[in-house]
Amino acid sequence: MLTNLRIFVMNHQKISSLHINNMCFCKIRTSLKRLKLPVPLGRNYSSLPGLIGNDIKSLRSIINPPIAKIRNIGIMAHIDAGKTTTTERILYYSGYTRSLGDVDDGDTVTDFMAQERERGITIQSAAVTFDWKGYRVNLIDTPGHVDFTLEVERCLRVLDGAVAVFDASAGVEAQTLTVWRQADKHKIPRICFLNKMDKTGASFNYAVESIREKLKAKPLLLQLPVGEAKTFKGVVDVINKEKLLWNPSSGDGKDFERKPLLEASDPELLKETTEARNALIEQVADLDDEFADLVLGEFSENFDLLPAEKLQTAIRRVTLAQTAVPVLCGSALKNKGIQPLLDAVTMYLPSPEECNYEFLERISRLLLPFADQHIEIPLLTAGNIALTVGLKHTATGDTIASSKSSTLAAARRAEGEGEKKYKQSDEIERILLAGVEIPEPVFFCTIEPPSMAKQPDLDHALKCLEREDPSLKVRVDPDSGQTVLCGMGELHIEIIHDRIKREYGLETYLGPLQIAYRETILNSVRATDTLDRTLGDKRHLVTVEVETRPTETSSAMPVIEYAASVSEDLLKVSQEAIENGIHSVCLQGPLLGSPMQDVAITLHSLIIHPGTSTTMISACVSRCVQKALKKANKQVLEPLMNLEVTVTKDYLSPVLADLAQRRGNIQEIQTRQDNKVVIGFVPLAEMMGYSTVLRTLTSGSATFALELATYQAMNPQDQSTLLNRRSGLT
Ligand SMILES: Nc1nc2c(ncn2[C@@H]2O[C@H](COP(=O)(O)OP(=O)(O)OP(=O)(O)O)[C@@H](O)[C@H]2O)c(=O)[nH]1
Repeated sequence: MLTNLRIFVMNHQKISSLHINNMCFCKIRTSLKRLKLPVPLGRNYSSLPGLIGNDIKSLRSIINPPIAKIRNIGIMAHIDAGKTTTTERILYYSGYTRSLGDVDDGDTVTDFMAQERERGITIQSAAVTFDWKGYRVNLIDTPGHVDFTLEVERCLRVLDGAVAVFDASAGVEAQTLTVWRQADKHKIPRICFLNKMDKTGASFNYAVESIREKLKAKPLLLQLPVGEAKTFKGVVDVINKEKLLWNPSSGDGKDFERKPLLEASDPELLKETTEARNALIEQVADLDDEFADLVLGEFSENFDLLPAEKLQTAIRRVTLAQTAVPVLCGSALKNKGIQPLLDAVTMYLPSPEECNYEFLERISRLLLPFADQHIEIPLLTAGNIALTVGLKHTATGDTIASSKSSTLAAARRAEGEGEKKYKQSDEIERILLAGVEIPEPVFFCTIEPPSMAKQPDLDHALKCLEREDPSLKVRVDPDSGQTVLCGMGELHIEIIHDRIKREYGLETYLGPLQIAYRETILNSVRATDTLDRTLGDKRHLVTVEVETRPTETSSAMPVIEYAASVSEDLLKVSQEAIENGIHSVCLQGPLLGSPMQDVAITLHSLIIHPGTSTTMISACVSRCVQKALKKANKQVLEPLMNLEVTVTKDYLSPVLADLAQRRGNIQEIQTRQDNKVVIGFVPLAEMMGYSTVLRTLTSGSATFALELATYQAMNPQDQSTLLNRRSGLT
């Protein structure tokens, strides 16, 4: 039997989460004796229904709901849109918590890392499991800050559906676009929730329009707001033509009343809702042939007669086909609109059996996640998300299978028994889950332990953190021997530093934060080199001639070519050594020791004395390429970032003046409600400490998002200043 386990590390306790997809009848067993009850920490948690007295039978029913009743969903959005607040409300209304947590008070369930509670932001994804009206929902709250994009992507791989949360006063923001693209890549059906309808400047129409324009999605308006901003009271259910109003005296939003819209009491709202319902029916009919036939046949004269269930079923089909997205609205903070959102999750998002997963594997220990608490479980069936521990060699993004042969067997089965049209490696490739795209780290800094004796502890901590977070890269500087951290941004590196202290008890010292530059060459240069060395009684003699030149199209890796004059027989034995030599020298350019890019290398001649070792061939090629690179005209490339700053009109001028000084190139200034959104490019080198400066310039009212656009040539003056600074001349 084979499992396809989708792994992602959930927290610092190095627990990996598995999504087990079982189309067979396989069960995963662990020792029932090890069953433990969850231990509530600080917050007021409801006990799991049926868990009293280690009742294994009821436990099985809790953890094994029918697969059609399971929803594995993620919550995704731009930073601060309200994902964590929405998740808190969901947990409260579903009965998982008995009190409402608040990000601003730092007592939410899903933001359980100390850094998350202190900063009020989500850094790691947290998983929680709860039940809603007979459905089992496994929910993952993902971070919104651009430094943690990878964390979002690795979650999306294990999800079957997602709720995209928007700030209704801002509509689609920079990071929403990024996560939306990621969800497109992983083909995840979505529902949009326009949150913060109570906020000044909230606009349902504006937010819907931005979904249409920026995400190029087709919004299906399942709700309309009753009031906006200060007057927001509740929502209208367009499908059932009902008004949902939250009782103002019920502080926690548990009580709300559902009333049919009547001509006598709500003539305007009824008219508006009827129009919205008719438009919705037409929209869905355009996207779904089966529904179009139904509508045109029986109900073409009067859409009012169309039963709600028929419309809901068709909306579900178009949502799963990802040809449109249902849109709902509310205010998580004011406890309005969450229960209908949960209904929509169960109604419109897919169950795991509606996604194409195939495999299963035996593992030793399973845990069900409840944010930072876990309960050990004896078995788990298809479609659930669980954790496992103790996988020593597994890193984030891996797919686990029980053995190579079972992987191959599964691939064959997937392809149809007996068909052998794929080579072995292709077959393995085909059953792997989509990999995570790891963004290039753009910042780096050295890190030192408090004493040399602690270096092994630091190495261990970094190794664990690196496995958990592939966007963190750790390397050793070959010249200084120092350990170097490479990360996605200032905040990312700060958090890693903090985690080393809190989780591994090590007080480390960070060097100044530096930019990850690249280097290239501007002209073509030839060089020859000979290495002649006798070791023991063996003579090693190699002579090579190489040409280095700039490539026409961008290429992160060196392009390696061989002249026709180089003997194929010689290449057979030495090609790997030659290419290793070239790759290693291109990792450290001659100007700053940064990686080279856009470089092509041609080997024009190669003479090897019989008995010469491949290490010597590699060393000679490296030295020769290095010689050529040194002779060439060289250029430093700096990371150029896409920048988006959202600022109120009053502060636009100081923000623009500041960006001009930072070599910013403004492309566009958009108007978004009362805000201006400045969109442009800026060299990363100019953005150190920008969050603090922006906060001061705008009295804390602006936000910004930064993302790597490309690497661009530095101008000669800036380049020479940088080189002088690096060589200690200034
Ligand atoms: N007015 C208003 N504020 C809200 C609402 N929901 C959340 N907020 C506030 O918005 C801020 C961000 O909320 P979070 O729930 O932390 O947002 P998030 O999307 O989880 O943020 P990250 O995890 O950092 O990406 C907090 O100050 C919340 O109190 C809402 O419905 N209305």
